Amino acid sequence: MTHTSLPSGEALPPLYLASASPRRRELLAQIGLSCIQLPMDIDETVLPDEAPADYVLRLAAAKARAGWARVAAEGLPARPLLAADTTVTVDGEILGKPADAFEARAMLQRLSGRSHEVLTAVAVCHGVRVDSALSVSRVELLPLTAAMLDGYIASGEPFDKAGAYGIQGRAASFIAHLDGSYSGVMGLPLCETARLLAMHGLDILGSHGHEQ
Ligand SMILES: Cc1cn([C@H]2C[C@H](O)[C@@H](COP(=O)(O)OP(=O)(O)OP(=O)(O)O)O2)c(=O)[nH]c1=O
Repeated sequence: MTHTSLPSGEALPPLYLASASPRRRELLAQIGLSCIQLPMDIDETVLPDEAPADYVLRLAAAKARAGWARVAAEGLPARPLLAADTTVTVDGEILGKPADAFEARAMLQRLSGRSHEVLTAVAVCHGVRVDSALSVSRVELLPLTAAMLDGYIASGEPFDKAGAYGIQGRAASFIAHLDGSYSGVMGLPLCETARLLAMHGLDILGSHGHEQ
């Protein structure tokens, strides 16, 4: 396998990100990676009795495979492709993105004053091979008053986010505790992502897995 690493600080060539998410693009930029976004519209229906971890792993792999099919169909240059899926789970139930303010309020009331888990699966595809990793974080929210719920929903932040909140925005003011990966909660766990990319020959720091 050819390893690509430019420890001198030069930019690595962009990889493909099978996602419409601006957060995922920003997180990649945080570790020095640029990307070409290829949004994938896949069926996100939960299968009967599907466990949350199986669900996010299945969706991340499906987005990666669909993305790779597009790379191949359009004859784009072969480079690693990344995809991810994030969900919030509480009492074994999966909370996706709220459809409206009513649903956002119900989700936030459900999460208020207790802890829940945020699961993000990331998948890397480079040809036929798809490798995945799972990040699980525990997040505890303060008890949310009616005024806090009103203010947060009015901000518009809940709407495109699993569980109806974003750790990177105003919700930070009511997140009491995080045990896990901040980037994973935000939508792309960077440590796992770097490890998967290294397995596909893209060494971000030019030293991944080696003593320096
Ligand atoms: C819990 C949480 C979720 N989110 C976001 C991350 C994901 O973008 C979104 C969950 O939806 P996803 O279906 O994982 O992703 P997406 O539809 O936004 O993008 P794509 O499928 O094109 O990759 O929730 C935050 O931004 N902050 C948070 O704290």
